[in-house]
Amino acid sequence: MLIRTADSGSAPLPAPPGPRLPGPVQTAIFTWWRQAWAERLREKYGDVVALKVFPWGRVVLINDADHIAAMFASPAERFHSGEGNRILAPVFGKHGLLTCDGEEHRRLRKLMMPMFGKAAVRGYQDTVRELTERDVETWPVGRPFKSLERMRKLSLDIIWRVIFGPGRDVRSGELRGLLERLPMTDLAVLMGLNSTRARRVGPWRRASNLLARIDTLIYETIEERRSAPDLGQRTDILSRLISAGDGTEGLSPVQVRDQAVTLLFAGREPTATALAWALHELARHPAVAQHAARAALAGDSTYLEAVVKESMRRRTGIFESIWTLAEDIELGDFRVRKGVTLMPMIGVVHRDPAHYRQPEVFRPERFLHEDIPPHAFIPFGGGARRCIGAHLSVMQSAEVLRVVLSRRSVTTDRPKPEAAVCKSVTISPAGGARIILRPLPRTEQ
Ligand code: HEM
Repeated sequence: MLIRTADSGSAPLPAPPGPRLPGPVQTAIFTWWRQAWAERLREKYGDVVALKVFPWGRVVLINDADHIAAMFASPAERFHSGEGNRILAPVFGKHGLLTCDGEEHRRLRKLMMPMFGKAAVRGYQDTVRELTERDVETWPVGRPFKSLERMRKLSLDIIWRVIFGPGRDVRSGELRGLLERLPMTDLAVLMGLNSTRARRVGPWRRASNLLARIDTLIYETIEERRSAPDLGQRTDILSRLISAGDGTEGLSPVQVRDQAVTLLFAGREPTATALAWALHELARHPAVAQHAARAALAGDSTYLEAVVKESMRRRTGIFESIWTLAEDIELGDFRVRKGVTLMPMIGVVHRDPAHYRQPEVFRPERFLHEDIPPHAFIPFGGGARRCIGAHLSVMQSAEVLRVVLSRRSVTTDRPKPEAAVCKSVTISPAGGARIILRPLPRTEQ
């Protein structure tokens, strides 16, 4: 067994090995060069590596698919992911799916899973198509632009519609503007928001005031929606959250607010990043781009989904899960103490030659014709905390690619791949995934 509760009777196992650099140096390298460093650490220390990283303190990276699969299969009480993600609590709230643990998490997940199942997500496909068709018409043609910016806007349009439903009023206009202004990719601001003293000065004060106004607007929206005559028929997530119940009582306004904000941010940035990386890769692999364009024109989503998967594998946007240990455990040959934060390194597994032939090559066909073990492809994490938006983001990504590629061909003026940079939660293309779109030749339309 790779993971078990530590046995106090037997001789204690050693702690995992790791670099002896001072904590602040480790924090800086981990923050800015996570991907390259994680792979170097694996070469030097193996599959289980101990670090010291602010704000978590003692951290253990897990670099191989088998240890991670054992972790995902463990009972939910053993790891507290909500505690690991607590840095996000000032914005997401303490009762959001990402930031809570235990019984509250179990109940929320049970209530929310049906809202994000395959069938429910299919109901949003037309919305995704319509919003994308409208947006693509506004994108530049024949000159380079940063596709990440466009994808961030489009992904916000989509997730906004999924959560709040159709219809715009003055309040939702203001709310959206304020949410856009929150510095979600600025780690220093996010971390400072946890301190009441920091919240009185500079950027933390500004963010804090923004949050207060955002909360007022969201609570007003919840209150108004609660008394809407068509509440029971509405398919947007906010209405479903307000009506949700499991025979006892429904969700409190605070719980509804925390889910709405969590889903908005957890849904927007990773999907936008995944789509930008997909366009980045297509622009630099003309043969794959042509194959994908043919699939788009034929309405074949299988190949487009393979493109999405391969790009999530090779350019993993969320590089690690963050789970805090709730008890002492034995992990393989090591003992790890309660309170340590375990990080399954998703991005390292996605490049492991033990599971992927030529992992550095971008080849969507591997997801069609090769036998990839499920536990080696984990862009959405796993176990009790697997991403609730996985179906939505795969459908959205394939649909957006279908709309774009059936209208435009994708290329670039800078064939050299862009570096991957850490932007707080996601790893994004440093140049914003610069591409050039051209009209499709008449013969292909
Ligand atoms: C390409 C897009 C996405 C990627 C790569 C991604 C990745 C992830 C990962 C790695 C986790 C952590 C799992 C763990 O702790 O082991 C996660 C959790 C989560 N994601 Fe996503 N995600 C994406 C899109 C979305 C979307 C569209 C939504 C919402 C509609 C969403 C909502 C969430 C939530 C609420 C959680 C917390 C689940 C829980 O703790 O129970 N994600 N996601």
